[in-house]
Amino acid sequence: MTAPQIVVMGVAGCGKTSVAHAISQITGARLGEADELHPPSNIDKMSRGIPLTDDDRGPWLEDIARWLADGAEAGIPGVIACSALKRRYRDVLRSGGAPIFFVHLRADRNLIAGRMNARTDHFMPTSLLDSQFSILERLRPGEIGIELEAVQTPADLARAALDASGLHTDQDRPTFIGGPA
Ligand SMILES: Nc1ncnc2c1ncn2[C@@H]1O[C@H](COP(=O)(O)OP(=O)(O)O)[C@@H](O)[C@H]1O
Ligand SMILES: O=C(O)[C@H](O)[C@@H](O)[C@H](O)[C@H](O)COP(=O)(O)O
Repeated sequence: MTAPQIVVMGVAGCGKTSVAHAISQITGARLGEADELHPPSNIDKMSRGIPLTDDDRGPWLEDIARWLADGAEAGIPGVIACSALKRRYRDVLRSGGAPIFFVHLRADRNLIAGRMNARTDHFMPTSLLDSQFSILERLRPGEIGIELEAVQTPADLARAALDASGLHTDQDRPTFIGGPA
């Protein structure tokens, strides 16, 4: 059985981790955090306020594609928070063969900067937000997913994402049923 996978995407601070966590809470899906798959060199670079390059992101994206494909093949539904800012990055994530539904959380730059400034326990400086927005490519026709304005609570956004995905949860069995897989 191929299990569906959700990638919650968007610029730093848009709420990916919070919404992915809420989706996992509702569905029981395996929760992933792409930041934890970055090599230390990438974390070090971002911590120093230097944007990552495509080359920096290459092996990291391959690792995330593997995480998604392994879950899909093992029949384990998953949800992972991953910036996935460019179309070609999302192509790498899809290349592993996992059926992926993308949830793009969009919000005004000032709103996100405010949230990032209030966050004290994170390596990502707010100064990198402009570079994140400058390379961001929205989902294009043919890409399976949805854009959501990231202004509701994470729980409401999670429910909206699940409604849009066609993935449902069985209240008695907290796992995805149905969906595009
Ligand atoms: N929908 C939301 N409404 C209000 N605050 C939020 C929302 N989503 C996230 N936050 C807060 O904004 C900050 C960034 O959220 P986070 O989930 O870490 O984003 P990301 O994973 O995209 O960097 C956190 O302090 C979080 O508590
Ligand atoms: O591709 C990138 O430039 C990074 O993955 C970046 O987009 C990511 O957002 C950071 O790792 C910060 O982590 P948060 O997204 O959790 O703020």
